[in-house]
Amino acid sequence: MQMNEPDAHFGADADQPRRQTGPVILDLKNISLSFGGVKALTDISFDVKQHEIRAIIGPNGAGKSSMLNVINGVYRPQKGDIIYRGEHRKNMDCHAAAKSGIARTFQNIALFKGMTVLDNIMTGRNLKMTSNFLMQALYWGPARREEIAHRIKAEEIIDFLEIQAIRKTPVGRLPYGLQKRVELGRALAAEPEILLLDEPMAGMNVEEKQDMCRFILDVNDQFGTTIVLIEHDMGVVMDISDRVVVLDYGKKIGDGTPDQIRANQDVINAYLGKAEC
Ligand SMILES: Nc1ncnc2c1ncn2[C@@H]1O[C@H](COP(=O)(O)OP(=O)(O)OP(=O)(O)O)[C@@H](O)[C@H]1O
Repeated sequence: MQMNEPDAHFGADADQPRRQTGPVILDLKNISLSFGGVKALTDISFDVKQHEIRAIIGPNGAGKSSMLNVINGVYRPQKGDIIYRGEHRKNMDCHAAAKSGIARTFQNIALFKGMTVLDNIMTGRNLKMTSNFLMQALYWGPARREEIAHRIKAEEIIDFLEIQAIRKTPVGRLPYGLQKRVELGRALAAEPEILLLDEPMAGMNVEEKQDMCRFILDVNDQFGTTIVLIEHDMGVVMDISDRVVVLDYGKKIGDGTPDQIRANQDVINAYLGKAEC
């Protein structure tokens, strides 16, 4: 990873103050996670404030994805505490995390490739559905009304992400940048309070990155969604984040505003001589 930033500008206005954030919504305290002998995370603490855009950066293998997996309950840390909305949630599983408003996108796109854009986004509504399987199968009364309400919500997200023209297209036929946008749409369909984005810009050209940045900023601004994002592109990270936490070999080596991170000698030292992370 290079600490110098590319010329492209990713949407936040450098002269304006960054967004107004609220109280701490997610507090990670002394998190340690090992896989056998591999220490993925060692004694990591940081918090996330309501309405914040919080970035996690670090070289390959630093523990970034493991950290997201801890937050959304896929991995249970051996040590540490997770406090979400004031409640201790160390044993929260991924279903409970999703139910309580934590949604996630993945480093490698995880969509149903044979299904349309609309149907993929509808799968993001699953946790919101209250009618049971039999009612849905019979498309009976309340189930029908509920399905219509969910479709309206899915269509709103499609409009928001400007993907109306491809709403009936199978996802597998779309270019990579649009698939990433659909994956964002599916996560938004759950109406999350915290959105975890794992490398949302990976593999995109500059134009696609600018579009994705604009959507991330709009999600944060219009829906008030708190965003935790892993991203390798330093231009993007420094442009849109309120605060950045830096991991290296599973340890935290920096935490602060983009300006503080740029000036952090440990961070600079960790990245010196590394062209890519
Ligand atoms: N399920 C797993 N089983 C065993 N080891 C794992 C597992 N998940 C992660 N690790 C190990 O934990 C460490 C941190 O991996 P992680 O994927 O969290 O890093 P990362 O910073 O997200 O890397 P990248 O930028 O390459 O995605 C690595 O050494 C990795 O090999």
